[in-house]
Amino acid sequence: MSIYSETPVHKRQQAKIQNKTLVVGLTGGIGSGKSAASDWFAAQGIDIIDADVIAHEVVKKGSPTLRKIQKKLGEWVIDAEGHMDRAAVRTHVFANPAALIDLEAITHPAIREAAKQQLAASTSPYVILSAPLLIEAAEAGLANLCQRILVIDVDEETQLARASLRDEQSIVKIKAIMANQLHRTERNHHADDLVVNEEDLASLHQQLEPLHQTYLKLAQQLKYAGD
Ligand SMILES: CC(C)(COP(=O)(O)OP(=O)(O)OC[C@H]1O[C@@H](n2cnc3c(N)ncnc32)[C@H](O)[C@@H]1O)[C@@H](O)C(=O)NCCC(=O)NCCS
Ligand SMILES: Nc1ncnc2c1ncn2[C@@H]1O[C@H](COP(=O)(O)OP(=O)(O)OP(=O)(O)O)[C@@H](O)[C@H]1O
Repeated sequence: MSIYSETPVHKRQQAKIQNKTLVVGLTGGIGSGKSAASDWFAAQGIDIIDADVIAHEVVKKGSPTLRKIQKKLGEWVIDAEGHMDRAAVRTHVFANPAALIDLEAITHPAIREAAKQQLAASTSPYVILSAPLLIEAAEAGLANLCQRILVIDVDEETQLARASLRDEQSIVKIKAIMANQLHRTERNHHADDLVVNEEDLASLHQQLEPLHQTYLKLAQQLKYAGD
């Protein structure tokens, strides 16, 4: 069961008034193919803002966010070199829902802030904001920055197979992460655009191409709306 309740994704409509750059939220479960999709959009010249990358940056050695985590969870979160001991934190939080809530309450606002800064600096026709918890983490408010949501969907067997092959992570660890992510049926329900990534990469790219054309058109409409 996810710790998240039904989230008010409709709030993302607010982004339409606030922002003239089209922001497409890209989401999907662990191992679904978000990075594979982002790589393709990046190759078309589209700026990618990746919440997973930001999540690593905001807790770098000596950062205020890391200090807050240390204060909340304990000294043990820092390794001998002063970095966050990611494996230890992962094992702890995915086995302790309260600790995960504490961790996310610290990291998510920092991730949102950094994402907003990157959005402001973006120059491409539209922007992809990739985040595994785009829909789940309502308080992180990432969905509210997006006008459109693209979901990459694969079944759980494919998720487990691809994620374990990529990272040599155990099935148990991947399942623990999946338990903190929405079930695909619920995630898919929030999609404006849905891509099924069960076939090869060529098939993924083939499905992304018409979406890219749609986003370019929408971006133009948004840019000139109200002028
Ligand atoms: C728990 C942490 C320390 C584990 O670090 P680790 O290096 O082992 O894993 P990594 O960050 O590469 O993530 C592994 C996979 O889990 C997913 N994931 C990460 N955090 C979460 C989370 N809170 N809930 C569900 N899935 C998550 C990632 O998308 C990725 O698919 C780290 O993931 C973290 O700090 N998470 C909290 C920040 C967060 O919510 N990140 C998601 C981006 S919004
Ligand atoms: N259509 C595909 N065919 C074969 N392999 C694929 C396909 N799509 C993605 N993969 C591979 O599956 C693995 C998971 O994909 P990717 O890293 O893009 O997922 P992700 O959603 O970004 O995962 P995470 O949430 O863990 O960051 C990668 O090794 C990737 O190369």
